[in-house]
Amino acid sequence: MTSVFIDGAVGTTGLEIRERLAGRDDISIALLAEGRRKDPAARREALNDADFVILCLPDDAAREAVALIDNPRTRVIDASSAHRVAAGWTYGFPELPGQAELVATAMRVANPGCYPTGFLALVAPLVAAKLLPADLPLSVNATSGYSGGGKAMIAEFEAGGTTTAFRAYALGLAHKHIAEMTQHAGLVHAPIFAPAVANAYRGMVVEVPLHLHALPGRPSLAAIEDVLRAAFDGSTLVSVAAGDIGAIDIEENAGTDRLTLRVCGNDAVGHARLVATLDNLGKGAGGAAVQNLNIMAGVDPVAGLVF
Ligand SMILES: NC(=O)C1=CN([C@@H]2O[C@H](COP(=O)(O)OP(=O)(O)OC[C@H]3O[C@@H](n4cnc5c(N)ncnc54)[C@H](OP(=O)(O)O)[C@@H]3O)[C@@H](O)[C@H]2O)C=CC1
Ligand SMILES: CC(=O)N[C@@H](CCC(=O)OP(=O)(O)O)C(=O)O
Repeated sequence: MTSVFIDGAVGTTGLEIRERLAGRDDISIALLAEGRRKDPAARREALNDADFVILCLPDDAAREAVALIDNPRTRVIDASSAHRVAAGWTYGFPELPGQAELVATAMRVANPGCYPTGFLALVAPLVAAKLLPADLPLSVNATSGYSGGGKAMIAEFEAGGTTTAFRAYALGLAHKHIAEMTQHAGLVHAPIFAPAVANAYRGMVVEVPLHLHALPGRPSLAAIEDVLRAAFDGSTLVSVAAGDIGAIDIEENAGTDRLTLRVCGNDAVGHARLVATLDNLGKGAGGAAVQNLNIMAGVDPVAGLVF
């Protein structure tokens, strides 16, 4: 039996992870009672008792949790953005080349951000295959369900704090996900990241527009799609669907741990739209954490996941 302590277990991501682990007979979940869940002494004890801890906390609390671990045995999966480009941490995106092997033996795994999960799946294989030069200036436009902002944003949207249908944000172009997108895609320049939140609970569309004329060899849509298909061949959670589709809904993969990629566009005009859909709480957070836990524990990588 593998013991797993979830720090932040009553938050949005924590609850999603608990749902995915419920009923597993290979895992015992440790939780702190309501009155003790923010008590550093109680957390220290729980963090050091467990085989695995999953941090579903704001960044500062995640850093604090890691500092409270004083044994060499407890393995950590951090869902926050505290350690995604930090030395000594493995980036928990097992579908990227070589990452599954690294995750399997890692002591410290940083779960990818929800937006970077879509962006990296679309872009990293194309940079690796040199279809996109590493120094290409890229943009990423994305829309998330409001659960992406955790309990505070859920309350804002559900308790009447806002009635907006769509809100563009991070207009200062310094969103915390930019560093991991740049680093893990192997890009020289940070992409312009234009996120938005929609009045839908969960789900996400992440899009990267491309001018095909600006690329070496002026690749076709089919050539780009071929590279993505080869990169995710055999993957259970990540798939490439046909791009000749009229519209894509934010709900496409809501409630699942799937990530769907499409190469849409117009070959004659020379414009492409690379589009990813996922659930910010699925492959974007809780699903990815459970997938990484499975890989680290050496069990079926997709046990407990919805696909
Ligand atoms: N929501 C999403 O789609 C995604 C979230 N993430 C990341 O996952 C992490 C958790 O996010 P999310 O679940 O949305 O956030 P929530 O705000 O919904 O939950 C965070 C939880 O952490 C608790 N908490 C805060 N400080 C402490 C502390 N010092 N000790 C113990 N518990 C503490 C909060 O307590 P209280 O209930 O009292 O507020 C809350 O229950 C964040 O880093 C987020 O960026 C990553 C990918 C996607
Ligand atoms: C809609 C919304 O506000 N989304 C969050 C991202 C949620 C997420 O991915 O959390 P991490 O930062 O831990 O990756 C944001 O843009 O900050």
